[in-house]
Amino acid sequence: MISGEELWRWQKQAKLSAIASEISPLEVDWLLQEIAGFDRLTLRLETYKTQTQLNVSFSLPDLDALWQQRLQTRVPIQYLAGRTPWRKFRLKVGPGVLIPRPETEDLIEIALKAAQTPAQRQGHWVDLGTGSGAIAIGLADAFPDANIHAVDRSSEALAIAQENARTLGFDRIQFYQGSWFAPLSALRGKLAAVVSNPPYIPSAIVTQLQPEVVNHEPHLALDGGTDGLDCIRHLVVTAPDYLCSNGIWLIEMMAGQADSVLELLRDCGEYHSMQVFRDFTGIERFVLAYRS
Ligand SMILES: C[S@@+](CC[C@H](N)C(=O)[O-])C[C@H]1O[C@@H](n2cnc3c(N)ncnc32)[C@H](O)[C@@H]1O
Repeated sequence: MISGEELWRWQKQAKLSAIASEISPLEVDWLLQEIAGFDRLTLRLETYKTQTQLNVSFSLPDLDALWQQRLQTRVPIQYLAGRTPWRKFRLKVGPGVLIPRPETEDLIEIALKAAQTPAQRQGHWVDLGTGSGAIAIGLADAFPDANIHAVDRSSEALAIAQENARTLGFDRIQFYQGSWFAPLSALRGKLAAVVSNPPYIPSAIVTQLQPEVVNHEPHLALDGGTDGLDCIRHLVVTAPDYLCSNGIWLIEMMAGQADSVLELLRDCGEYHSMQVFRDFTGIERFVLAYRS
């Protein structure tokens, strides 16, 4: 049993240790929200402090052991909490699946603007490299009449994506394990849209990323080969076989890759109306094109 006072003391101490380790002290509150089920107001007003006995299912040593993992081995807070917010959803995450990033949320807004006809809004959409299922779930929410398909090579990621879809009530998303379009042969020439946030970081840069990423997130989700463009190159040349005429091709990429991606699309000769979009930090992050 933990008293409010004991937890309050732990919270203060944990915040000091966060600052000393150059971690945001807000992560302590995030952990408490997820693990103890506290809401933000309770944490801000510290109303739990006066309770002699808290109704929580963990012990202080358990909580502290979790926090020590954050400090000592730089496990991302999202993995410790087991969930991350993404658009209006709370998605399950864990080792084996990329933590969906806030900038990726914009893909759904771009998709909404890109889908101009009823056929596009009601057609077959595919999220290639679905990870936690974030994009597929976002698309299913944005296009209630569309058929949504989601592919990933990783069975671990796929299991989490399927759980997220089920928990959030998107049972209509169909999941496939395999490499990019390989499991989608039945949809050849029929896709209204292909959306993907593929691995796009050059191999040499992956090893230099912050420890939270390089030591804990799956390299299958990050490593885009020597120039970072291996997967995007593949998606450019294979998508025309699967997209219907005027089908949408929409991907996320890394800062500095826009010119190369546009060149790949032009060289392919199967696309029109290419457009680059910036993310909320001003970085060129997304490319949209339509199949000719
Ligand atoms: C950058 S992550 C994106 C995950 C998720 N869509 C998101 O935005 O958070 C790339 C995803 O592509 C998957 N992936 C890598 N290679 C793949 C392949 N050949 N075929 C299918 N999926 C692949 C990884 O397992 C990972 O889940």
